[in-house]
Amino acid sequence: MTDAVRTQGLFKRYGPQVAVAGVDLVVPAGSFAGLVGPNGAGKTTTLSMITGLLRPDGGRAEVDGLDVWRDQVQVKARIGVLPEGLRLFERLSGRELLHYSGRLRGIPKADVLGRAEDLLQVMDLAGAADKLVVDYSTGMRKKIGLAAALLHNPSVLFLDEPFEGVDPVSANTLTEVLQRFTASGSTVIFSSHVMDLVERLCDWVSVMNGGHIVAQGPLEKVRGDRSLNDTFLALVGGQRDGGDTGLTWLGAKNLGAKDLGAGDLGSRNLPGGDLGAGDGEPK
Ligand SMILES: Nc1ncnc2c1ncn2[C@@H]1O[C@H](COP(=O)(O)OP(=O)(O)OP(=O)(O)O)[C@@H](O)[C@H]1O
Repeated sequence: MTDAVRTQGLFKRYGPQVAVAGVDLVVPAGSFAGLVGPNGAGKTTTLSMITGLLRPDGGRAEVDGLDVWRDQVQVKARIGVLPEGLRLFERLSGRELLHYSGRLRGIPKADVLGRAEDLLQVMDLAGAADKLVVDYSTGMRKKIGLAAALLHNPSVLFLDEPFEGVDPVSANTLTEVLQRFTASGSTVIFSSHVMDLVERLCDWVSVMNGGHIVAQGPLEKVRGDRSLNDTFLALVGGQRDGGDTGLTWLGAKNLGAKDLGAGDLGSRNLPGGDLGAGDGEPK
């Protein structure tokens, strides 16, 4: 089976800063794939290049075997994208936004109307369908953005931190929609910092650090007999011994009077404000 996504030596620099340093990303078709990595690892830059939003300086990217930059129209017809910092048409209502997105995609009007109502129902947005998008909450914006990205029934869905700022109920709704989507053979690739979520949802994971892929494959293989979080910390060098952080001053105001010296205490703004008898001892 063709891979849903395959990149070779994908490269991008911003001035002296190499953001993506030759990435070979692979996502098999039908996967629920997670792209994880610390802040600044290059996840957004990589996804932007694969979805045709940002031109690479080097390398190539394919979606369903089609070259993203050579076969732009075919690729765009096959993908749905929920980018980071999504900009929406704020002065349309949620329903109008879906109608507009569907018509832009060239879907016949009758189909657009039906699909839009289905998506509004599933996303629990039917009650807010006539509200302007500018008045939507963060979670509602994510949901209407996802609905717009799904309307044309894409083959591959790219989501940049789709669960950020989303409450647990809405996150559950998004999860159910995405699981239904992949169960029908379509592919989801999403970036996230929430390891528990990636571990729970994904069957494929790619780990980025410093503009490189440092691990990639089926979830069980990548994490081995550890949790994904432990594997991630080991891979990106995040394991600390819990020792000297150089922040000895942090929290010092919570020390008792004996530790601080009586003269220190009066001028400090202690949590709770009142130590009681004035002897500095907790009651
Ligand atoms: N438009 C830009 N101009 C200059 N540098 C940029 C730009 N966009 C990204 N970078 C740099 O490229 C590197 C990768 O950024 P990117 O946003 O792809 O990382 P990320 O993995 O998505 O991070 P995060 O998890 O924080 O969203 C970072 O060092 C970032 O500062």
